[in-house]
Amino acid sequence: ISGTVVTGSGTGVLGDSKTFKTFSTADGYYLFDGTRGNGIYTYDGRNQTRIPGSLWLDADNRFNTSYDRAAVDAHTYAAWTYDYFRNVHNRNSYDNAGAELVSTVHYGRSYNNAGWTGSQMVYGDGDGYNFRAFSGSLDVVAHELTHAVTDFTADLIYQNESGAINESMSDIFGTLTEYHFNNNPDWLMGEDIYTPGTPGDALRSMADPTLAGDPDHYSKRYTGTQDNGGVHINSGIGNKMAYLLANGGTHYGVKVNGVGNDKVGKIMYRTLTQYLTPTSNYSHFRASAVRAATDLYGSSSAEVASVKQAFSAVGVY
Ligand SMILES: O=C(O)[C@H](CCc1ccccc1)CC1(C(=O)N[C@@H](Cc2c[nH]c3ccccc23)C(=O)O)CCCC1
Ligand SMILES: [Ca+2]
Ligand SMILES: [Ca+2]
Ligand SMILES: [Zn+2]
Repeated sequence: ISGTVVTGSGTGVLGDSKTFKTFSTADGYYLFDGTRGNGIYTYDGRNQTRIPGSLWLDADNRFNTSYDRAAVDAHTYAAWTYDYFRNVHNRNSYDNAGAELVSTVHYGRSYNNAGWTGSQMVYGDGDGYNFRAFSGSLDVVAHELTHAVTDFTADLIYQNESGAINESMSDIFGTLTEYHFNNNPDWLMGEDIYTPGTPGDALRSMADPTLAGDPDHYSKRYTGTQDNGGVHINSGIGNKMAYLLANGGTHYGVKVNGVGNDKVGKIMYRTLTQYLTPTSNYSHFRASAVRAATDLYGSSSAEVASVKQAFSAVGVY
């Protein structure tokens, strides 16, 4: 279809106003952003599980109904996450070749989850008690898109320790994206969509994974079979490491000198894209991060020392 790129406006899941790129055609305005890579496309799942559903079409380029909100945020936050990887890491979409970013909102009926299907993002509406619409949280959108980056780079197998590192990388870049846009940033995951009736809690805490019952030290790792061998549980070890590497602190008696968010982003991005492999475990994660930091800052740098301290603090050697 022929048309022109224009700017739409709307209301997000949290009731906040935002603008985003839309496509003006004879049919109306589509949630298609033709200014980033090969395009950002947001679809309406119509509370079914057939994906992608129908490309979102609006009559007046104003997206202010309650049904519009999940689409506004999925579309906007996909663009922001594209910009984060493009501007900060010089990566053009998840395949570094401008791959289309496709999202489906209103996926399923009161679906209490989100995900990367291997080719697109899907976002449930939540049940309104445990969760609200999952695209309403920038860290969640960036988490999902990071799975796509991981699949095209390290391709960490989604189970056991490699799966936990996969998960941790998504939480790390979810959080770094949130800080990059200064979007009420924190080291919590999903705080904007978790238990709407309870302020201040979150799905996970990277600063203190034990708040969600997840381990903050390798000696406390889960070794069972639930959750694909604890991928969302043992991610706490990598998450705590990253939190300490960014902010510093003393953990189980080990002092870590923080290096700041930007250097964590550079070290973790190089680790993910240059050194991790599908079968990497936590020990290989340490070795890979040390190599990445050495490449970036030199073997005798404070940054390399901090990486070693951070992994030692969570019991990984
Ligand atoms: O991307 C992911 O890792 C999660 C999707 C995982 C998934 C994998 C394969 C098939 C279906 C779902 C989605 C998110 C997640 O961490 N989900 C966790 C926690 C969770 C969300 N909703 C739940 C409902 C019940 C239990 C746990 C959950 C999970 O699936 O475990 C990421 C950010 C927020 C939602
Ligand atoms: Ca409208
Ligand atoms: Ca957060
Ligand atoms: Zn994930």
